[in-house]
Amino acid sequence: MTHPLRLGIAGLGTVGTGLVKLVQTNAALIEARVGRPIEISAVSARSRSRNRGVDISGYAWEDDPVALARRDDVDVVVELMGGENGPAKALTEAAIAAGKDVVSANKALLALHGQALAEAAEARGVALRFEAAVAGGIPVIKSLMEGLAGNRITRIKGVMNGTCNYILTRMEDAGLPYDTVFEEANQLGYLEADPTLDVGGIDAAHKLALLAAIGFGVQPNFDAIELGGIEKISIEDIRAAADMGLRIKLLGVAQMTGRGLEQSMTPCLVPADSPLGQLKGGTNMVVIEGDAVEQVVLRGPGAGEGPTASAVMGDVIDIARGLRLPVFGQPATTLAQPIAARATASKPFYLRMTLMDKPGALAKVAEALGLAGVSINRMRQQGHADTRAPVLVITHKTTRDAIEHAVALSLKTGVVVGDPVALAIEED
Ligand SMILES: NC(=O)c1ccc[n+]([C@@H]2O[C@H](COP(=O)([O-])OP(=O)(O)OC[C@H]3O[C@@H](n4cnc5c(N)ncnc54)[C@H](O)[C@@H]3O)[C@@H](O)[C@H]2O)c1
Ligand SMILES: N[C@@H](CCO)C(=O)O
Ligand code: NA
Repeated sequence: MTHPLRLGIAGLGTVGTGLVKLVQTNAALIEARVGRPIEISAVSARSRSRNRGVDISGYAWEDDPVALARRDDVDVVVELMGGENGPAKALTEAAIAAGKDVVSANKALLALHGQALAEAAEARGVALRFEAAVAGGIPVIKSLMEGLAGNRITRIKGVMNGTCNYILTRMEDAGLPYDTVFEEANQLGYLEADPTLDVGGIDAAHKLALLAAIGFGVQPNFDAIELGGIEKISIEDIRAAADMGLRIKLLGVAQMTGRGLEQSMTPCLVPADSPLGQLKGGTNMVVIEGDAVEQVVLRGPGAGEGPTASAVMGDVIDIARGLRLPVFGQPATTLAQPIAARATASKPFYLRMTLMDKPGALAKVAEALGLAGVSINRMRQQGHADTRAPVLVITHKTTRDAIEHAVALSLKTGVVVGDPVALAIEED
């Protein structure tokens, strides 16, 4: 019999348990496809005795996950613990140093330490694969790195956090305020242990940093991403967007501009009838544009036991088949430094402000926008019963820098109440 590929799995939570199930359930068909068996030698997690609904009694147990890297009966270390530092980083580094291939689902670790880890893995000649880390079950990394490798990528955009998409679509469908739906998502167990990772856009920005590295040949750099969360989105914003045939999405965009590659993960308005606008619930979507292929739209589950295990297994199978690729698609030492976050791409913006209802208030805000060089396309003051007047502005194409300047000048007029909301409109 051909020698098996032996896995050491660190982390037996949602993804780890899913992987164990997949290895057990599809063993025969995977062996038929790969030409050799894929087996689990050893596992590690916080609790050995927890009932996970899978039999792990046939695998060696390690209390210390880093010990998996030292085991002679482990060929591939699969890191499914999570966390940007701590044992996940120690294990990944130890596995690379020990000459073992690594498969990871850990977007935080890779977005923050991916460059150093990639250089170490390539110097040591081992694989470091992470399909599960970006858009879960969607084979987006494989698409970019292999199927689309002949293209000059011009833009990548997408919805990469299912929890935010669930919250935004549920607010619209049920007409519920943000706080109520946030609590629902919490009850349903959708939120990360630190919910800011989801609603602050951080988790999605980690994913975008990884895709941008592969698509545009830059070092993964979370700090180069202009970041905004969905916490300030109100049901009024969602209704106003719907009135204009638009929907609000936490949208990642990485695109070439005159200044270089600009990366943003912010709530944006997209046409309601576009593929991104139609995306409901916890599903993810990534739209990739290249000079030859034009546009590819990938849609699927971004999280969950089965979908994430599917992605991990795809990486393991590539390793079993002997496929060797640079971690980010080209040698890590040749990746360029990304430019600092500062969005200069020109787009129309949606601006919502609440003004004190007194003579001249609207004129003062209009003047502030003018002073910042922001041209108004449409402006609407909504009907209101009290002394505060909600005002919606749609601008002609401008930059986020100009919009932020306009908001700062508007705040100085003394007629604006509360925090304005400014969202880019991604028209195409
Ligand atoms: N859950 C998903 O749908 C999903 C999707 C994509 C990526 N991911 C990523 O996959 C990884 C795992 O996610 P999960 O949802 O399975 O997490 P989880 O919390 O369900 O499971 C984590 C597992 O790791 C173990 N673990 C954590 N810290 C440990 C430590 N210090 N020492 C030993 N064991 C430790 C825990 O005991 C547990 O078995 C994370 O990086 C996550 O971001 C998850
Ligand atoms: N919290 C993430 C999990 C998958 O990475 C999400 O909601 O998409
Ligand atoms: Na994926």
